[in-house]
Amino acid sequence: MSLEVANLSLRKAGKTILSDIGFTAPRGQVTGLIGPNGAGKSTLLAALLGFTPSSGHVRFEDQDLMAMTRRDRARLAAFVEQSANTEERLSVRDVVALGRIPFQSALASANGAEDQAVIAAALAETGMTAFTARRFDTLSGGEQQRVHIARALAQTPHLLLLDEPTSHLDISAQLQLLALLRRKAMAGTTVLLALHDLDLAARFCDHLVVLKAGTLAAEGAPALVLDPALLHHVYGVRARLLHDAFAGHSVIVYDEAIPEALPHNPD
Ligand SMILES: Nc1ncnc2c1ncn2[C@@H]1O[C@H](COP(=O)(O)OP(=O)(O)OP(=O)(O)O)[C@@H](O)[C@H]1O
Repeated sequence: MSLEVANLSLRKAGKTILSDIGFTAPRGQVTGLIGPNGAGKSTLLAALLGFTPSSGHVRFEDQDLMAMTRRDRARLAAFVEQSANTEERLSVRDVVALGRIPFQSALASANGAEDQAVIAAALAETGMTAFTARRFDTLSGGEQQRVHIARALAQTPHLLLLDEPTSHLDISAQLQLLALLRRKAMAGTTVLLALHDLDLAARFCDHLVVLKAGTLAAEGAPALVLDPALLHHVYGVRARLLHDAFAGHSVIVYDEAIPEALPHNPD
C-alpha cells in the first residue's frame, strides 16, 4: 500500500506552516520531498508520524498512521530525523539496537538471534560494521548519520522517512545511501526522503513531492516535475534537467548564478 496524505494542515505559534497538503508516496518507490529552506519539509515528515499535531489524514497499509499507538507505528514506520538526539554514552551497536525496541517485550533486550541478525545486517548495509563497538559520541557527523540510518533499518520498516539523510555524507556515501534506499524500495519498502540536492532527486527518486511556503507546488515523476517553469517558480533559479548520455542519467544544469542573492562581502 502507498502512503496517502490528504488535507494535511498544521499551525505553529499562530502561523500556518502547512496548508492542505495532499500527495501519495507509492509503495515500493523512492519519493523525494523537495523545496526551498523553510518550505515545510521537516515539519511535514514529523506530522506524518503524529509527532506534531495536525489536521488531515495520513494512511498507510490501510491504517491511520496518526491514530496508531507509538509502538504500533514504530513497528511499521521508521524516521531518521535531521538532527536526532542520542544518548551520548551508547555504543554504535546499542544505538542501532534501539531500532529493535518496538519488537521487544518490556524486559527483554535486543539479544535474540533475530535481533542480532537484523542489527548486524543494518550495520553492514550502512558500512558501519567496523564501528560496532565504538562509542557513538566519538563518531564524525557523517558516521553518526549512517548509524541513525542503521537504527532505522533495524526497525525493518515498511515505511521509511528520512529528513535530509545525505546532509553530512561525502559524495560516495551519498551515492551509496541512495542506492541502498533504492534497493530497500525494490524489496517493498515505501521510502520518503527530504532532499536538497536536485541531481540526486532526479537520479534516484521515482516520484517527487514539491513544497513551496507550506503548500504543495507539484507532484509527479522527476522528468515531469523538474521543468524550468517549476524550478523558477519554486526556487527562483533558471535551470534545466538534461540527460547526460555519458553518465546515463539526468542532471540539473543551472543557467546562471544569482549574484545579487548572495551575501555581500565588503572586501
Ligand atoms: N515552532 C515554530 N514556530 C514558528 N515557526 C516555526 C516553528 N517551527 C517551524 N517553523 C517555521 O516553519 C517553516 C517550515 O520549517 P521546516 O523546518 O519544516 O522547513 P524545511 O522545508 O524542512 O526547511 P529546511 O530546508 O531549511 O530544513 C519555517 O518557516 C520555520 O521557520
